Amino acid sequence: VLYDCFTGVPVNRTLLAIYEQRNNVGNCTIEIKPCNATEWKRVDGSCNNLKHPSRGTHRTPSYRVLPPVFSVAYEPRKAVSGGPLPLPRRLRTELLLVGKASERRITQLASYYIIFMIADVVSIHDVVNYVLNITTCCTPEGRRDYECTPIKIPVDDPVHRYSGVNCMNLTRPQSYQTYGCLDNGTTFERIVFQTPVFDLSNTYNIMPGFIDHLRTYENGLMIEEEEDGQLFPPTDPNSNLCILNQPPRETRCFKYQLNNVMSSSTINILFYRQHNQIARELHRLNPRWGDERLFYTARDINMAISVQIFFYELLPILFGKKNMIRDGIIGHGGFRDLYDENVEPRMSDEYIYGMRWFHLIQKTDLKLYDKDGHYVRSFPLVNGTARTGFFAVDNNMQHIVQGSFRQLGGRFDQAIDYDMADRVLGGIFFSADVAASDLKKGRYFGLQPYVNYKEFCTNKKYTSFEDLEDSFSFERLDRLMEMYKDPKDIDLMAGLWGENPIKGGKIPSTLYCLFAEQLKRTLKSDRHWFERPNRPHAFTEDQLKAIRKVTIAGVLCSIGDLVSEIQPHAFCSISSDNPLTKCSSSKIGKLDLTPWKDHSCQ
Ligand code: HEM
Repeated sequence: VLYDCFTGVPVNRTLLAIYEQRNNVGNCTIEIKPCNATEWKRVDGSCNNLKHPSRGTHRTPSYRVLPPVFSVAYEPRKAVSGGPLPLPRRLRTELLLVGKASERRITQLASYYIIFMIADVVSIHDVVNYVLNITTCCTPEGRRDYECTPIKIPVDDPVHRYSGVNCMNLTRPQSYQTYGCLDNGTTFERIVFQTPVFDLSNTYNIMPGFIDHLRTYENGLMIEEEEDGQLFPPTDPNSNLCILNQPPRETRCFKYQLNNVMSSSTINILFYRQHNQIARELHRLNPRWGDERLFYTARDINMAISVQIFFYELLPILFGKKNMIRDGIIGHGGFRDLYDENVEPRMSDEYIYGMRWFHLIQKTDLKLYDKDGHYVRSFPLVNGTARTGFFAVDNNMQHIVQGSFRQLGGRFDQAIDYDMADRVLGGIFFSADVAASDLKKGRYFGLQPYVNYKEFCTNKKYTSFEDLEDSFSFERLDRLMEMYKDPKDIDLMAGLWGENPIKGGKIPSTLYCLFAEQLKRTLKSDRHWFERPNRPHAFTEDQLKAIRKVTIAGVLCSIGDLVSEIQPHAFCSISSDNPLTKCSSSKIGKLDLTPWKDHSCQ
């Protein structure tokens, strides 16, 4: 059945004729084979919700915590005074400090994992658009292009008054309107080419039919390529995405989404390899299982591990474990079933957008270490985006993995690393400022002012700057008052940049609230959620226990490049409480697949 991606209902003849006329049937519709309530979680995300089979696939429209606000013609909202809001670049340079500081107890691996988990639910199409397709936004031609919305640099900019740069290339976020799936002049609706549930969308490539290019169809395995003794997902010789590759040595480029920010790609490669490791062990335990069963069981375990680590190991460090238990984001162990078929699987714009806040904690001077823990050299992370060839040369994959759990992460504060602030796209553009872009995009997404989200979270009204005194230090609030005339003007991201962290956690309280809203909805809306005892092919109690034991340290020991020792809590820094420990130790949470031994086979 052909479904309309936006409305989620089967396409009728009239609509189909319109799409055919516009030549965009492929963009606006998705073909779905009839659902079977007992089948595995499909790779393309369809049939997650049996009432609405296309919800959960790529191009499922996002959810909005608060309705969007725009000015006329869906242009960014104006200030309360009716004038324009302050320039994003001005806000970035005035509100954020620039520099480097380390977080004492958290490793770089934490930021690697967060970006890996956000890349599971949001695609990089907007970046690809302004990096590869429309690069002329700062030229006279670009000024006439509707798609362009470059970042203007004030003449007294602290950095660019010396460089002469007065503009940074940027395009509008793409929408259902961009692809002709909604008429122009209707409310902006962002399009996302990733499934809105945690399902390792990049590892298994969720685009229709794509998985066929990744599976061997033998013993549940995915295609791997060996280079210099290391295993990688297959390379695509025709891909033009890896523009930072340094030929002739760096030639690898994966198929689409796997070429991402270096930190996210690193974890993706590990989970790709982990699939095969699981499939091989399942095959050893159950030699009679066929390819299909081995593939889907290995994938199911792989997905469950990725989510278990995210929810139960990483997020408690950032959100505060007590907060998460109180709000029902995590349970106490054992099964949980919160599924509600009336809640559709969708990601909120606010969740995806809020994740950009983590740009502040991203340290960019990667410290590379060898397998024996010796420091090798430093590498600028921003020079590694979509530079997939880099992993396969000079033992770089090994050195990145080894460094990820040894190096301290960036501090959770109001400062941004200077490479993120002015050189985030490495050598692709002379200068690019991710935080200014974050601010600007919030306005194009139609996100409401910060205080409205705060009101949503606390049920209190915030009509004056004084009302915000409990949520900001005096200095941070003072900066906001310098930049904005009215609290209703404050952009969501600008508010988050300065807001005090939630008690017991490390992220701003309004951000916590928006994340909690999404994650609770995920628990209700994902029919295949790994903790459910009633989902198709649900884990047994022993299997779930085995999943719960796996930690990121265990994953790195199993499939990381020559990792032989690691601290048991690898998102936390090495210390006397958390010392480097041999991978063979029982303190390292590795996966034990014996609960999957199928005794009926004997
Ligand atoms: C914890 C680490 C990080 C997280 C959680 C994160 C999260 C995000 C999110 C959610 C987006 C928005 C995607 C979208 O809405 O389409 C984004 C955009 C972006 N990120 Fe990150 N990111 C992280 C680290 C990095 C790093 C290390 C780089 C560069 C090396 C980077 C560069 C970018 C760029 C260039 C954009 C696009 C900005 C735009 O077009 O508006 N990010 N990131």
